[in-house]
Amino acid sequence: MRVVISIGGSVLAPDLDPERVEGHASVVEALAREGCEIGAVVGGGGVARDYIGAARDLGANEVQLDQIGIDVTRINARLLIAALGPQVDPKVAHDYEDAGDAIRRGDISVMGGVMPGQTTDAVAAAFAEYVDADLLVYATSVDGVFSADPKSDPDATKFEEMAAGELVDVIADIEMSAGSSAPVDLLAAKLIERAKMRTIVLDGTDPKRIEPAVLRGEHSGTDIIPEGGDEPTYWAQ
Ligand SMILES: Nc1ncnc2c1ncn2[C@@H]1O[C@H](COP(=O)(O)OP(=O)(O)O)[C@@H](O)[C@H]1O
Ligand SMILES: O=c1ccn([C@@H]2O[C@H](COP(=O)(O)OP(=O)(O)O)[C@@H](O)[C@H]2O)c(=O)[nH]1
Repeated sequence: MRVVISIGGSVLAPDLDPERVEGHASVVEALAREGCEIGAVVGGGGVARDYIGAARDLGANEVQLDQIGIDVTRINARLLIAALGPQVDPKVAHDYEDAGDAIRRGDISVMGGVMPGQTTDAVAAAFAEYVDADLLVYATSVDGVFSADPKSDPDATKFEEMAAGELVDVIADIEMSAGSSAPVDLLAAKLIERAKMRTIVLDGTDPKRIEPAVLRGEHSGTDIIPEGGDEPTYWAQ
């Protein structure tokens, strides 16, 4: 089974904690031991938002802010690489071809951001499509996709499952400036819809939740059901 895991900066690096990064690396390694081929995409987290906030005050434009965000995601990717064993490609992949080559060699490949105007959510979706992944997992700071932002709307309800097209509709209303927060960004939602990619959005603050989700489909987040896609297959079944 080939899986791309997007580890949001909010769960990997809300601050700099080597133990937290180690926890995520252990789960990636455990999945690799189960025979999964893995691509990981790492977000920018609190450090990216601090840099983006400071540069915005200094007058940087949104593209410049995105470039700062990309640099920080790549530093976070280096952190995850540092915590992974010899099976990881030591280079942060800057494009999908390099990442795909690493996976075909049998390495774990780690990416950060690639270009302004999007977030690492879209990188993960494009990476998953490029390598024909069986599953795309978003490990984020909230346990799935809600009808509205659960942090600001107490009446927001969680989707246990939703069609990719519905995901696009929910996400379309969320503001998109450098450093903004969404469980999955709009471009990612469109790519998931286009690729008919089986996708899970779950709370990855405890990385141990990722393993049963990948191996057995067991999680309490949101399943994004591809319209016209294949039935889900799980490695352990
Ligand atoms: N419809 C929604 N469903 C779930 N979360 C939402 C929604 N709209 C906004 N959010 C916010 O998106 C945040 C997830 O984004 P973020 O913290 O940036 O994660 P990541 O680091 O994984 O990119 C949540 O904390 C939540 O407040
Ligand atoms: O391909 C990319 C990836 C990231 N970013 C920028 O880097 C920031 C941090 O990345 P991301 O939002 O994925 O991090 P997370 O929300 O997971 O902390 C984003 O808000 C964008 O400003 C970008 O411009 N292009």
